Amino acid sequence: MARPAGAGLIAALDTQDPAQAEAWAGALAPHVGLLKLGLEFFVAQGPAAVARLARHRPLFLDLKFHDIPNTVAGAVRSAGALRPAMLTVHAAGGPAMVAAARAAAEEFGADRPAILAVTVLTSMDAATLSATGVSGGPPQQVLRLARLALESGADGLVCSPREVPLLRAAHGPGPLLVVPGIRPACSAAGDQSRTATPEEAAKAGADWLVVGRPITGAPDPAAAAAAIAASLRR
Ligand SMILES: O=C(O)c1cc(=O)[nH]c(=O)n1[C@@H]1O[C@H](COP(=O)(O)O)[C@@H](O)[C@H]1O
Repeated sequence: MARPAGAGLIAALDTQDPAQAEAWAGALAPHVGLLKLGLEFFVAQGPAAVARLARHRPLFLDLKFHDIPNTVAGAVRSAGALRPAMLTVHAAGGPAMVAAARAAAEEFGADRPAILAVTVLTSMDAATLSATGVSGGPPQQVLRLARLALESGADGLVCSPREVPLLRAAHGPGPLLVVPGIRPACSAAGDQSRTATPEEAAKAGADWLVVGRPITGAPDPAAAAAAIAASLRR
């Protein structure tokens, strides 16, 4: 999928309800580059419902695979059949797992899905990360996982806006950086810890901003998406 000029917007359609997802997709399509569907929708509605939403915009299918390499390769083959533009795996699954995901994606040819490696979830702060046994804070762990993932064939990374400058300094403009944890001023953080505004994330060098509740929870989701998209063009 072509890189946006500046930062592009991805709307996360986190719902179990196909009618709600369809309504959001129709209303948001003019304002976003991709639509993201994750586990909530996929588990409730399955592949056919996901495929139907691709009529509106290209899809980012965010299922965050994390398993043994052979299983992840099979899952990428299954998910790739829906022809999403992007798929996620957890970088913490290790080099062989990321490489297996990339090899399976290659089977779809030139317009294969991009494999994005999730580094440290944006909901985690230093204390939460340390509780999982990882020493050093999120920046060090994001850099460690980013190197592992990119050396193993990931096309890009999912990271918080806070790590974008570090990743650009370490890896240059090449890797696709897809960035959730976006909160326009006055939006509730909710369960997100490592956040920034859309303008800050774009200025830091993010390629795509993933925004869910600040759009879908707004009284007028299309207007909220349009406002964020306009702020990225300024
Ligand atoms: O892989 C993701 O997209 C992801 C990774 C991450 O570290 N943090 C994160 O929030 N996400 C996803 O990005 C979206 C953020 O949604 P909001 O917090 O509602 O804006 C959700 O669909 C999450 O599943």
